Amino acid sequence: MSETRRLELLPAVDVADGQAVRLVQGEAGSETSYGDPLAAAMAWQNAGAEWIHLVDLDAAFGRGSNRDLLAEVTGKLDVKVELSGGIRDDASLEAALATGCHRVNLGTAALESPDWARSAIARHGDKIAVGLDVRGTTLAGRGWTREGGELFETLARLDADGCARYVVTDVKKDGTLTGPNLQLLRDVCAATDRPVVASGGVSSLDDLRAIAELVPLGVEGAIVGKALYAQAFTLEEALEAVSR
Ligand SMILES: O=C(O)c1ccccc1N[C@@H]1O[C@H](COP(=O)(O)O)[C@@H](O)[C@H]1O
Repeated sequence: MSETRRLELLPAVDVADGQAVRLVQGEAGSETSYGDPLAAAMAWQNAGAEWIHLVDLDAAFGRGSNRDLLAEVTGKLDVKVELSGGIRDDASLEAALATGCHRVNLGTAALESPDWARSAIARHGDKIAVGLDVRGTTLAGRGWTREGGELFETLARLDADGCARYVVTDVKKDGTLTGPNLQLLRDVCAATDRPVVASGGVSSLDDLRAIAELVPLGVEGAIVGKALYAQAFTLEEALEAVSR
C-alpha cells in the first residue's frame, strides 16, 4: 500500500540590503524588515524546519547582491537550503551551488535564456528547480517587473528539458495573507508529473491543510513567509498541522 507523503514546509528568508524582509506582491518598497537573516533562519531551524527557502531579493531585482551573506547563512545551517534570486548564468549558478545549498531556483533565466536553462538542468539535474512566478497565467521575471511568457507553454518546454521540480508562486497572493491559489496549484499539477512547491498567500493552518490535500496531486511542499513572521501561527504548529 502506498503511503501519502507529508507536505514539506519551507520557511522563507528573503534578504534585501542585508536584512530579512517580507514584500507584498513582490513590490519593491513594500518591505517590512525582520532583522538579521541568519537569526531568522536559525529560528526556523531551531523550531524544526527541514528546509529554508533563501532568496536574494536585491539580485532578483537586479539592483545589488547579498551573495556573500547568503553563502554564510547557508554554510551555518544544518537544514536543507533552497537558494534563489539572481541565478542567471554559469558564474552565479556555480557560486550558488558552491554554498552547499540543496538546490537552486532559476526564475528569470528560465524565461529569458531557455538554452542556458536547458544546459543547467542537463548538468545539474534535481539540484535545479524552476520558479514559475505568475500573475494569472502570465509569468513574471526580473523582480516580477517584466512579463516572461505563458505559464503552460513554458511548463511544457521545461518538462521536455527535464526540469525536476517547480516552485509556483501566485505573485498577487505573495505577502498578502489572503490564502493560497489552490486552483493554480491543481492546474499546474494536472499539466506536469514533476513535484510542485506552492508559494504565496499562506495565512493560516487551514491554508496549509488545504495545500496538504493536494499532495496526492503532486504538491510536495509549501513556502511560508509572512504568516510566520506575523506570528499567525508558529512553525511548530504548522509542522504539526501537516503531519497528519
Ligand atoms: O520572493 C519574493 O518576494 C520575490 C519578489 C520579487 C522577485 C523575486 C522574488 N523571489 C524569488 O526570486 C527568484 C527569482 O530570481 P531570478 O529571477 O532568478 O533572479 C524566484 O525564486 C522568486 O520566487
